[in-house]
Amino acid sequence: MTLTPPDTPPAPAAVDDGWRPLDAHPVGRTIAAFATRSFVANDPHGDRLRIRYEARAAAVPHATAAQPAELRAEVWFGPKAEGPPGHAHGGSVAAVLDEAMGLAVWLAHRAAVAAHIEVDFRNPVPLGLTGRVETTAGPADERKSSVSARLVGPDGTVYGEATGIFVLLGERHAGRFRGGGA
Ligand SMILES: CCCCCCCCCCCC(=O)SCCNC(=O)CCNC(=O)[C@H](O)C(C)(C)COP(=O)(O)OP(=O)(O)OC[C@H]1O[C@@H](n2cnc3c(N)ncnc32)[C@H](O)[C@@H]1OP(=O)(O)O
Repeated sequence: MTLTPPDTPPAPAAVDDGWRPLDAHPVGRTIAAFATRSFVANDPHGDRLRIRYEARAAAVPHATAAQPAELRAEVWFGPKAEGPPGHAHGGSVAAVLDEAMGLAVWLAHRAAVAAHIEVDFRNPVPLGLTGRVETTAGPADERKSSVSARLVGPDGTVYGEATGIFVLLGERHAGRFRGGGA
């Protein structure tokens, strides 16, 4: 017995859009190692924020890294991310967007830190939301890159939008952003 009528067209093959877990990318693997300490990503099973990053080869011609990639993420805002009753704290939304922008610059160019960010909170984020974070790294000069990110719900609602200037780390920063903690 078959459950498929003979005139049913075959299901379309799944489209591989190139997105892979962050640690499947050579640079992403290095970055993912920071996840155990990152303010945003350090508790993947916790009640505050859970985030899963993905990368794919970049289409952008301005990328300067050896294997430039784009970054996106899926993020869950848990009960301990609360700000206004029943909704996520703005700092949690800003932190998610900040980290995603930093990682986007890192993958498109090289390691960088935020010098300036702006965040627009477009809609309150209900606790329990699983949204996606989209990022777009801009072109870099020798010292910095522009970048943007947004948080979008499953129904297309835009919850937050951010832009940033990230300073690319170089020799002049040697030692400033290494180690610490632990
Ligand atoms: C999986 C989990 C992973 C986990 C891994 C997570 C990694 C991602 C982390 C997320 C991102 C962060 O939150 S990072 C943490 C927050 N950020 C920080 O702590 C940075 C603190 N600030 C600093 O240390 C410094 O101010 C720097 C490094 C940002 C810049 O100092 P500098 O290196 O001396 O650079 P400077 O000459 O001043 O500026 C370089 C160029 O940038 C421009 N510039 C500098 N500051 C600004 C500014 N506020 N707004 C606009 N533009 C600016 C300058 O005009 C100049 O442009 P031109 O003249 O060349 O045109």
